[in-house]
Amino acid sequence: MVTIGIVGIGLVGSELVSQILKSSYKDVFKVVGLTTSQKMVVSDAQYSSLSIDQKSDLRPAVLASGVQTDLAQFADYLAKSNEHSIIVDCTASEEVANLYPTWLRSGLSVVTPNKKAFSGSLDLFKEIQDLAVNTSQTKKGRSPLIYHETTVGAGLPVLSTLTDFVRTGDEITKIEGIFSGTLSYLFNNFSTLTSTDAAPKPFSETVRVAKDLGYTEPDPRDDLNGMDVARKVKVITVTICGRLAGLELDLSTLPVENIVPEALQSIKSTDEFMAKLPEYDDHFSKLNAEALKENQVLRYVGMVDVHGGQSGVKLAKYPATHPFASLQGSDNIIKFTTKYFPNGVIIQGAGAGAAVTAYGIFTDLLKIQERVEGF
Ligand SMILES: NC(=O)C1=CN([C@@H]2O[C@H](COP(=O)(O)OP(=O)(O)OC[C@H]3O[C@@H](n4cnc5c(N)ncnc54)[C@H](OP(=O)(O)O)[C@@H]3O)[C@@H](O)[C@H]2O)C=CC1
Ligand SMILES: N[C@@H](CC=O)C(=O)O
Ligand code: NA
Repeated sequence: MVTIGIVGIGLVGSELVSQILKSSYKDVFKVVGLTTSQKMVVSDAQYSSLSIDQKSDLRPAVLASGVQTDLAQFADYLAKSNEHSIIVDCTASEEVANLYPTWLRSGLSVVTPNKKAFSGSLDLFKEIQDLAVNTSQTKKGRSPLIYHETTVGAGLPVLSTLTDFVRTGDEITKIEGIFSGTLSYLFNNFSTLTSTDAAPKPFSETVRVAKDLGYTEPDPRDDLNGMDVARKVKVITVTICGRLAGLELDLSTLPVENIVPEALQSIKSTDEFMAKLPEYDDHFSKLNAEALKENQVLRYVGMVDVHGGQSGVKLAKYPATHPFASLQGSDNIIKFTTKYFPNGVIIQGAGAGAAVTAYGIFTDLLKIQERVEGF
């Protein structure tokens, strides 16, 4: 058995609890602690599973019965379990990400969809990686582990594939694709070559739907300004750099195209941004019309150029024959070009949303449980 504490029970964290409780692993993964940013609950001294009513929302229940969130106390409680313990960070917080070294040092494994620890300084990534490999053995006779598959392409097996290329000595030259579920959904619906009688919905309305479907970051500007894709490009890059001696790619100058209209970039509240976005629908329709005139569609893409200097994220135009042009829904598409696969390996599928993200976190939990318990 493995004990689990979840920091952040918004869309993804709540869905994860629901998937665990509905699965055949509900007695293997004991959920013993939950937090919002304000309140937390932990179980008893015997680390029994929390009793969770699956019919009601988790967040209000924790807010009603919890005590003030104290992440040091939360981690301490988990670390004292006799079973191997995993802390799952389901926030988007940098402050929380900075705690991973402390958590790993106390023997806790970490699983997270939060990109912040892997898209900032390479030093933090290397410290985390080093701790996960070298920390002295803990419960069940092994070091703490860290998995973050869902930081790129949600549940799609992007980082596990990348790690396999690197570990086997294959040489990656380029990784390119559509890495944002939100931007994929927006442009797949807004910029299409298939003839429809109806004009596409206004851009702002499509952003609203993507937000309601749970694809966007808490503030959709984190998607539209290119930062979410830039973070994914950085996660991929540090994952390669962290594993290949001597490769240090400079990420400080990564070109990032921000498509948030300038006047809306510094507005403080997300609600105000959403309310003002319709004023810029004509601007996006014009961009779309320009692409259509050339028989092309708009797609927001990211590129990791391992040995050259072409890494970056931008809005680009593609003809109908290009695989990026025929993407559906919120699908991501990621193409790896390597020495062994010169024509590329393509991974494609839903890359955002609570269900697929929680699924990916669940697969990371299973990997840790298998490594810790040996089956
Ligand atoms: N949605 C998606 O499709 C995908 C999301 N992700 C990533 O998953 C993560 C979670 O996303 P999502 O569930 O949509 O986000 P939400 O905003 O729905 O939930 C975030 C949760 O984190 C809590 N939280 C925030 N800061 C802290 C803190 N300092 N201490 C403790 N708790 C905190 C919030 O508390 P409170 O309830 O009090 O606000 C909330 O419960 C993000 O990093 C996102 O990038 C990754 C892949 C896909
Ligand atoms: N906002 C992100 C969520 C996953 O990382 C996206 O749209 O891809
Ligand atoms: Na993934």
